[in-house]
Amino acid sequence: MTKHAPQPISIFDPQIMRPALIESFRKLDPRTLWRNPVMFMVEIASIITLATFFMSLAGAGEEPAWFTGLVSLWLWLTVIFATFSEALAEGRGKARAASLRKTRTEVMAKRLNKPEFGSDFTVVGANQLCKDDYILVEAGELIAGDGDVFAGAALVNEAAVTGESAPVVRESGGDRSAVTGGTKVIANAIIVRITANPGETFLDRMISMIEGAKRRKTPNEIALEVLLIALTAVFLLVCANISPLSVYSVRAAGQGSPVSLTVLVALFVCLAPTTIAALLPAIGIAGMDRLFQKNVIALSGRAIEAAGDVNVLLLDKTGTITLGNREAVEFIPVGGHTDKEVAEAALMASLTDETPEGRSIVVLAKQKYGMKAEALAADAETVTFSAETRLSGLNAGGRQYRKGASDSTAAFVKSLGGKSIPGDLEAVVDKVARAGATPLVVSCDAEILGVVNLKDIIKGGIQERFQQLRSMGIKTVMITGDNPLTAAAIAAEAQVDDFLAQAKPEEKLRLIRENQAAGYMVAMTGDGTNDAPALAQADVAVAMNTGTQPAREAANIIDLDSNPTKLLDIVEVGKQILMTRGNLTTFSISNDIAKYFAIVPAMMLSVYPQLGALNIMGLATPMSAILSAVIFNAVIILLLVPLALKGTKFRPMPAEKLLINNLLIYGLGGVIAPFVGIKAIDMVVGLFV
Ligand SMILES: Nc1ncnc2c1ncn2[C@@H]1O[C@H](COP(=O)(O)OP(=O)(O)OP(=O)(O)O)[C@@H](O)[C@H]1O
Ligand SMILES: [K+]
Ligand SMILES: [Mg+2]
Repeated sequence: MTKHAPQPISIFDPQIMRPALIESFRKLDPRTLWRNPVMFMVEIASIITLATFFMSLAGAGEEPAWFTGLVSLWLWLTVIFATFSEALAEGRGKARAASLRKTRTEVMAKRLNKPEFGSDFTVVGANQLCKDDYILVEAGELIAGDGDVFAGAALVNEAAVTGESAPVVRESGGDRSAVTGGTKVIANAIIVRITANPGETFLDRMISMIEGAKRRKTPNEIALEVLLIALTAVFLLVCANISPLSVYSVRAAGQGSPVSLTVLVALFVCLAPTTIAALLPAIGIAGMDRLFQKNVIALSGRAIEAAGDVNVLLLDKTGTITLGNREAVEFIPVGGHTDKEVAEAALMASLTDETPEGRSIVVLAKQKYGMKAEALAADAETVTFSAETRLSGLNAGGRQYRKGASDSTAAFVKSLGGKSIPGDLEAVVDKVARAGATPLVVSCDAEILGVVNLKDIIKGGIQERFQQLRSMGIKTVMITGDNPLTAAAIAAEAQVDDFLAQAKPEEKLRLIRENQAAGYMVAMTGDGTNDAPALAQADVAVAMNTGTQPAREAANIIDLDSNPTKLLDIVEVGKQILMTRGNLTTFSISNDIAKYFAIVPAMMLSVYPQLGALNIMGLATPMSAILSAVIFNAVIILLLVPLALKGTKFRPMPAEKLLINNLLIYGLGGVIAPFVGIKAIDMVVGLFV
């Protein structure tokens, strides 16, 4: 596979840094900042201290102007570090979205006046194309919008969207019929039925997702935010009560001065969970960005986080576990018929079959026996393949030609009054199936003639990846419409944990519902239209980019590389996001202990000199202590930005062990770090204060 994809730009690249810096000031606008309530409160605190600073300049402050001014400055920096981390997380995505936009230059389209007539068209701009328009795209032309190939087959270069430079086949019928606007036809011509209105195309969705324009908070994020708001409210109440309490204490003790507004505000900001609140948006955005680097487009943040908790992964067989170009390789006669008879009937049954399987039968009949597709009789009637019937064919010249899954064809033949099923059929079907290939049984009228052997190949290196999933505690289940023997053979070769054969779309759906009802988080990877209902139901729905339009629409994650084991990376990023968030919350909250020791004695020292005993850090002066705590509170955000963006390193290990490790590092670290940090800052600040 040619490796490609978004070239990694470092987040510390000036190309990302500079716009992020500007953006971080723009994000100070209260109309957007209120979405992060804790940081919004810090902004209000900054405004209050700034106003107090101006009042003290005019000689009306409780504290010296320089002190209030410095506190205000560092509170502003606290907010700016928060908006900066978010802007930085968005930076790479924005740069990439801009380059995607560039590829989406104004494309012209040949809109057909009637879908059947490829020569009768009007040239229009891509933005005039609507759903259900038909367009003709010839070699060398860009496809103007998302759609399905309605007729023909072509080689398409999708590099503009996927970064993959090797061209892919896109053809009508089957699971490889979807085309993406902005990609280029390099050989042959196709007629495309447009499936997306302007502004709603895959490229549009991709750009808006990458830019974060449509990013919604995930349920996990909201839950954490509710906790943070509750904590903040408690601290707000505590601080508000300190003021009357201190006035009372001063009166009772007969000495000292009450706590000033500046100090109260400083205390509030230091105790509020600002570290996690500041970095919370960046953690989620950066996670999506890391996935995008792996060529995965997540259309919802919720899906990625759900991936962090996945227990069961369901995979479709053809096109997901196997390469998906099932090809006819052999005609095998049964019941005393000849292979030529089988080939003839199979050819007839495939003449108007638009699926890759059908086309490959026509090709094989031609290669092997030089058979040609003859002009169809006027009364010819196509029986199109469906996942429900598992049968396709043609009624022509008074005869009914069929091919399909063995039980389906057998049932059809019986319904026509067919005598008996040839005795050797079962053995032939079994032999083909046991080799992991798909047997299609061919019939003409009420008689079964033989079997077509459809071969498919398992994607390389898939076994080790399933092994990794297993070690992460994720069960893999293959679901296929194919017969149980073929399914068993492929399942054994690919080493999935379990499989479900002869599954119709509603059975795929049911399996997911059952697993969900049992309390499992279910991921599904698929590519076919018949996978779409199941994809829509799954918690994590990954569609192959090579898949059909309905599959891509039902999914919430799209893998541009169409690699079913990409789920491993998605799970990893999901776990990283959840862990990073948890770790920074632990850190943020355990930080408070040191801040109590820094601020509380400093605040009340003038009233109760014995509180000096609490100054275990030996901070220089009360003002230096308060300033140092405020500075540490701001600087720690900046220091943790790299961790928030890169995510906690993920190592597969048992959940309890992981939890203990993290508690030790971030809990204990969170208690100790500020003692050291505040003391160090105080040693410098104390020189001046
Ligand atoms: N063009 C066709 N004409 C007739 N029968 C077909 C055709 N294509 C497939 N079949 C039969 O229908 C069955 C189910 O179709 P298909 O394999 O597409 O289902 P699926 O659920 O998508 O499974 P998979 O996991 O393999 O993609 C096949 O196993 C085969 O027996
Ligand atoms: K804080
Ligand atoms: Mg399929």
